[in-house]
Amino acid sequence: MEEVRSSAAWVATHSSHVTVDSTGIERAVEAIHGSVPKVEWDFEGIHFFDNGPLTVQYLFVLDALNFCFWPDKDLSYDHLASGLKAAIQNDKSVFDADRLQKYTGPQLRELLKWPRPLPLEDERVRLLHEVGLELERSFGGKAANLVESCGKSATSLVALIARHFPGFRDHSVYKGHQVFLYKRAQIFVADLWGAFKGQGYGEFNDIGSVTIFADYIVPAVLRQLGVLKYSSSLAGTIEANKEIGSGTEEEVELRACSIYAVEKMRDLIKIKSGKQVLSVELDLWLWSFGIQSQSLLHHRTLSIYY
Ligand SMILES: Nc1nc2c(c(CN[C@H]3C=C[C@H](O)[C@@H]3O)cn2[C@@H]2O[C@H](COP(=O)(O)O)[C@@H](O)[C@H]2O)c(=O)[nH]1
Repeated sequence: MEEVRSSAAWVATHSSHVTVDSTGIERAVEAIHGSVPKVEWDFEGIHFFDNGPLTVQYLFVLDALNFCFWPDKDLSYDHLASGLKAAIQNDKSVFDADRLQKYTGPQLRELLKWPRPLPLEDERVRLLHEVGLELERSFGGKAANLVESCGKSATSLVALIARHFPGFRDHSVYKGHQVFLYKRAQIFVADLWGAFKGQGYGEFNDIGSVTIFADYIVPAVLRQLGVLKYSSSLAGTIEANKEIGSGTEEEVELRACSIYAVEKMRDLIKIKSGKQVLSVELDLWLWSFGIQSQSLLHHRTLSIYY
């Protein structure tokens, strides 16, 4: 994850459309009195949890599909998490590796009880097949084996996922530099850590190395807090609900500057209060704040990564 941190910092210092505002960071940290409001993992009660390997399989499938809900204005992450939860409660073998390789778009819709095609449905199906095939080929069909092979290291788990599953290779090239964002791979680590409360499959000795998960909600929250500032052309594009192309400077800056800004918030909290907070905790607080806000305007990029 050092690559995520350092490449995000590179973008933030060469950025043309997004600025990380140090006064905004100071204000945001002052507003929370130097500590992060605690948000429980699964604060919405929408996830499957049985304290065993089936939960790991559920979370890996969930995070393989955890992207781009906004093109359907009625769809959100909650539908995905609770739809997959109902599916596994109904049929324990629904996410077996051999079955993952065979789902069609209409079957996935049926599983999620969603009445019309999902956004980027073909990609979602392709990614399910990829997960099923590679789990079967290299991990005995079980995401739990993937996790167990990482010796409680979040960094190793993210690297292993990126090596085996091309759909999780969330990188971009920005002004000639390769930038690593790894949103879905890192959120899988955070979901394990949150669900298993840092024990068993959720125990990672280096959880502090995980950054925030650069999606389309957190940048919008950081902007509301005054931590990110946008150029007038970027602000205009977002306010007009116009799409921003995947891999464009604007898109990479929105995501990378969010990662960098939260790392700066974390540093400032440490200086002000002596507390070592985790980016995972900051992320959950920012994200939960964002999804509860009615007026949040977020950027729109068709992407399989977030
Ligand atoms: N940074 C960050 N982004 C996150 C999450 C989660 C869900 N994690 C949950 C798991 C257990 C806890 O209960 C967590 O809350 C989803 N997303 C992203 O948000 C967007 C969906 O937005 P909307 O269309 O409004 O549903 C989309 O890009 C999705 O990938 C997170 O935690 N952090």
